[in-house]
Amino acid sequence: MRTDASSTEAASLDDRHHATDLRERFALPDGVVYLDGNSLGALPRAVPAAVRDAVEQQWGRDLITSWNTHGWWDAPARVGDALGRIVGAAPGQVVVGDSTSVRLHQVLHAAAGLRPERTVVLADPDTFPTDLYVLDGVARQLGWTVEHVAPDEAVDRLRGTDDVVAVVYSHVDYRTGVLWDLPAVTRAAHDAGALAIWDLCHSAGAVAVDLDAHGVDLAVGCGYKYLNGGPGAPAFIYVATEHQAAFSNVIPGWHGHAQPFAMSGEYAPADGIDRARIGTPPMLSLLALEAALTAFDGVEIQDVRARSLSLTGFLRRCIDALVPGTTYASPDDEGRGSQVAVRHPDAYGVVQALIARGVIGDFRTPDIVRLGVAAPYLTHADMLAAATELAAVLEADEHLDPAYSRRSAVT
Ligand SMILES: Cc1ncc(COP(=O)(O)O)c(C=O)c1O
Ligand SMILES: Nc1c(O)cccc1C(=O)C[C@H](N)C(=O)O
Repeated sequence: MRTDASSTEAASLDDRHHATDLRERFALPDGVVYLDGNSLGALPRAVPAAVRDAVEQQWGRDLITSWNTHGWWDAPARVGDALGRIVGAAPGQVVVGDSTSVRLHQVLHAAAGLRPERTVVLADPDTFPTDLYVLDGVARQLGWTVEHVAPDEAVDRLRGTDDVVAVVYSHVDYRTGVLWDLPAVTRAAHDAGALAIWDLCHSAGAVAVDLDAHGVDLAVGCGYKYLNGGPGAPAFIYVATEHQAAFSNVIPGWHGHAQPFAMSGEYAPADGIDRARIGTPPMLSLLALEAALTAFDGVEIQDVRARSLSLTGFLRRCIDALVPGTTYASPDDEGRGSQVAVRHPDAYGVVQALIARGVIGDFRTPDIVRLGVAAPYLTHADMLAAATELAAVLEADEHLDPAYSRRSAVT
């Protein structure tokens, strides 16, 4: 691939995908190709003004009355409905607040209540560690057995069983970027009388999840990756309507009470998704997330996904042409989420050298250069630029700089 030829291709692909180019809705620094939106999404332009208003007018001027006058009390469910549109959930099934880890704890305990006679849970041993930690903790509390089964082996494992409470899988693998077959695994779980629980951290805002259409039972996800809610953005929980009446909240706080201001000493769960609420939500972050979600206004997630596939496919073609012999952890077909994961023995040094050149990705142990592609704010030209810088790093051995031999604490 000659670079001028690929710039022509980049321009023509950017033209073709013009309708989903939402870059103007984001504030990104000049001279940076940001490929870490699968860890912390970029800043949507709508957020600073919304946060300023929340701080100066709502908090500063209207004080406590804002719980009513600015809809603070209803915000978790209101923002949940907005987020639900992006993950294919009809209104009234998603509520926002707390962290993914806390939300996982809730859905696992709720699953125990929905399948009380069963004791086995299937989980992916390679999933993001917090999911394993939470699951192991809950399993210890409930006397469950956690069986490590890769998502692509779950359908076989489930066949003919009657002891599985639930499968607990991440929709997209955080390291390899593999997009697991949510519809097939969900179906197999149901055929075995089990529940399907999905962690959508790496798919919400990036791929079409279609929770309702596939009959997913329970799901969780974070607000700070492809949803761009900002550092520490609140997470979300999805409880399918059919399970809400029997959903038991393991952390029954007063915001999930049927009559919170009755101040009763006895807990009575609210109807509907509100019963998944716990305590006071982080209102500034919640309002930041609400503003961030407007970056998806007027676009369908299927179109974002089409753009993402085009971008990641082109990035891979550029890397193949400029760095022949590259090996990948991510699939080269539609079985990938929204990232390209390159394997390299000095992956940490490669990532640091790329950052020094303005291409921000991240390293994931043991050997992954993780290039996250948040489609709304990236272009095919960015993909070519990233591949070009990768080739330059490797050609000049910049990744072997001794400064990169000590790994930093974060990312
Ligand atoms: C799949 C997955 N689950 C959970 C988390 C994080 O959970 P929490 O938001 O509680 O830190 C992450 C990333 O940090 C993740 O990638
Ligand atoms: N949540 C994070 C954090 O609190 C600090 C640093 C990174 C993160 C991440 O989101 C990491 C991310 N889940 C990953 O897939 O690696």
